[in-house]
Amino acid sequence: MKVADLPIPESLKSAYADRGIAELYPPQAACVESGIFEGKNLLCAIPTASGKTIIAEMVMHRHVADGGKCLYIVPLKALATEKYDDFSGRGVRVGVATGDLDRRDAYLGRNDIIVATSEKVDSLLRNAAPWLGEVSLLVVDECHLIGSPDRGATLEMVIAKLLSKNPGMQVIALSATVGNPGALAGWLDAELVTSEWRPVDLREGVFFDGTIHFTDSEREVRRSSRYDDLNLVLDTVGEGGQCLVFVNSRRNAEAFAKRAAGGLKLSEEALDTAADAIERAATTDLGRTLALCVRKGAAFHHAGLSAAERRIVEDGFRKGSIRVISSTPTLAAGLNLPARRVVIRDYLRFGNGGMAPIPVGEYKQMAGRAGRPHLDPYGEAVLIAKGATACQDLYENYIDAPPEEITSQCNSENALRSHVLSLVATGFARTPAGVIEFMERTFYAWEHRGRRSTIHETIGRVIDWLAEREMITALGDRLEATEYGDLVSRLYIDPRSAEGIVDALERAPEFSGFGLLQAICETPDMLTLYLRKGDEEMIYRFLSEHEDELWTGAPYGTDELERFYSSVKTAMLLQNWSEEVTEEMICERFNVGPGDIHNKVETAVWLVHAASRLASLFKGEFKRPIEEDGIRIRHGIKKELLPLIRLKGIGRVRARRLFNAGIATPAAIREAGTARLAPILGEKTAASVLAQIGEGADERTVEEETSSRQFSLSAFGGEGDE
Ligand SMILES: Nc1ncnc2c1ncn2[C@@H]1O[C@H](COP(=O)(O)OP(=O)(O)OP(=O)(O)O)[C@@H](O)[C@H]1O
Repeated sequence: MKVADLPIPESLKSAYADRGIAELYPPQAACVESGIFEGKNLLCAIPTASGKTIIAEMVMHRHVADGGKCLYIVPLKALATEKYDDFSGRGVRVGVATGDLDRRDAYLGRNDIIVATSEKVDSLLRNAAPWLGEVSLLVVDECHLIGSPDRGATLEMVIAKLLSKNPGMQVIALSATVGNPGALAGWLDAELVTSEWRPVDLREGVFFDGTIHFTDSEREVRRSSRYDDLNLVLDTVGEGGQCLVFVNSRRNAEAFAKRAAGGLKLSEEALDTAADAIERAATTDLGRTLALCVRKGAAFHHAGLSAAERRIVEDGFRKGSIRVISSTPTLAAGLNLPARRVVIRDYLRFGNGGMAPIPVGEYKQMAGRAGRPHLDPYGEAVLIAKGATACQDLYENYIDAPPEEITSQCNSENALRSHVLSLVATGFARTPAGVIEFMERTFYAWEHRGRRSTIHETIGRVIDWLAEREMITALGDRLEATEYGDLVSRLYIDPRSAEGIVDALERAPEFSGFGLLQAICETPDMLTLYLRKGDEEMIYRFLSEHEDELWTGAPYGTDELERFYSSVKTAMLLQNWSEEVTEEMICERFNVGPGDIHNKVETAVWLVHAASRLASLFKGEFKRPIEEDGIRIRHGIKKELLPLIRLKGIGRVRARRLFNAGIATPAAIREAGTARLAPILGEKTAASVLAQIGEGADERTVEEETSSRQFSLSAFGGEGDE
């Protein structure tokens, strides 16, 4: 089937022609034949890199040409940005929504295609973004995530809400790994296209005793070191390919990259450039180790890396200079970095009950990364077996096994608490029967059709819980959100988080920054740091000096106590950050990477913002200090830098330099002038800062701006310098 014959705009056809896309791949042709251009829903369950995104893009352009609007849901922020880049520059307006979770973002509605995470779409629904009612096409990428225990319910509810809001909307769901595509297609009333076809041949095999055993062939691997995993990498690199190695922990990722660097020992200009860039920006040992590895051609990749480090590693790999990346599996879903050989070294991972095998779906996601379209002659996915029996088991359990069936995660009290509140607050349901009726439209109900389910009881318990906490009122048959409940729904926090924060605020005798931090760190919305050996002493010592600043006391019971200490430890990290402790010191003290600090700070900023809104309902006098602390946490600054940080181009480092030079306010900056500022800030930043505060402007204007508009806390928006 030719692209030229498809009912899509000419501009898109020529964009594809420029990229050499003239003929549809067979599964893409099957999707067209299933009726996607006639408005039929589709579940496209075909392998990685077989052209799913392009199928969705073509239908999106058809909708836009007909005056429609498209929403493209992805699981991760990083993927949203990637898809935004993919779809941009082809004659349609593209927007990406990944920002704050309690905003309506009305401007987004001006776009034809909006890319967003499921959480962001849920929050937009709660905040009644009007353009959601205009969505004519919904694309759900990686739709198997409906089965994810922590985020699946949100994705499912978002689909159900959008379908109920826009009954005529077309839905296209995409996935490479659904075990029960028929069920999902049934729920979505969708045509189903499945296929094993891939643009690059994928060979899956198990390495054992010096040989990779594929289904119908074998390949000997030269033994150049005593480590099997390294031999597998050197073998591919020796033939001009690249490798991805999946391991089960950060420490293993780092250790393997070091081993690979020692084995590769490359020396190339492109590698030196990448290593120099990492080294220059590195503030921690992690960054310095990464630079050492990259210089020799290897890298590691995990959530502890800073965004800049990650970018350099990904670019270096895409351009072919970095030959091997060792990565933790959680990153497999987010990385679009195909490689000739993918080594799944660790198929056991530490979970709740000890070491457990990874799911088949996860293996398939990782294996699917093998083979770069147009670049590699084939792709290889290799598991490493410890013995002959393990070799057989790995074949049966992974290579020949279908991915797991996905099941709905909606019948969980924790998930329903938040979703029932939002159904009531946004008017999707006004009675208990209305909630049940809405839930009848979910995948859960479809899976349980004709069978007894317990969801009615769960809904009943959740309604009682919300009513007891005064988030909803249940008068007679009528459910209504209270002002408090409505706020919690819009803030997009777990109702249990709201309860914890409000309790803490009400108990607090006076405001304390650490009390606030510990209260937000105790909520289920904060992923707290693990406790490690030796942490107790640090935490005890801290608590002995700061216990009276806490808004809650230490609980009884071992589990509760452990959670409490984790929350204190996490709050300590955040406090260190807002006391301007260096990144290097924080990383060392808390055994984390710069990426972890960033993630904790991001969540804390969101929760502190929620706390300030809750304070305006329940503890007005705390609102202002909470807002101020929110700014301090966002930027990692002491209070004295607040007047400086709100200038564009000034982050924690430059603000501190200015302050230490005796320049502590915008007025002092103006007075200092270019001559004093340039050596501290550099000429460009000095000029920009002076322009912002109106050098040469008359006194009144500057004073006006200082006291109100530009420098008010609510208008805060300074940009960092790191
Ligand atoms: N019909 C085609 N002819 C040639 N190249 C194509 C065709 N369709 C897609 N491609 C190219 O193949 C690559 C993979 O396509 P695409 O990103 O659409 O796959 P995908 O299935 O969405 O991948 P993933 O599973 O990683 O999300 C892209 O580089 C794309 O430009």
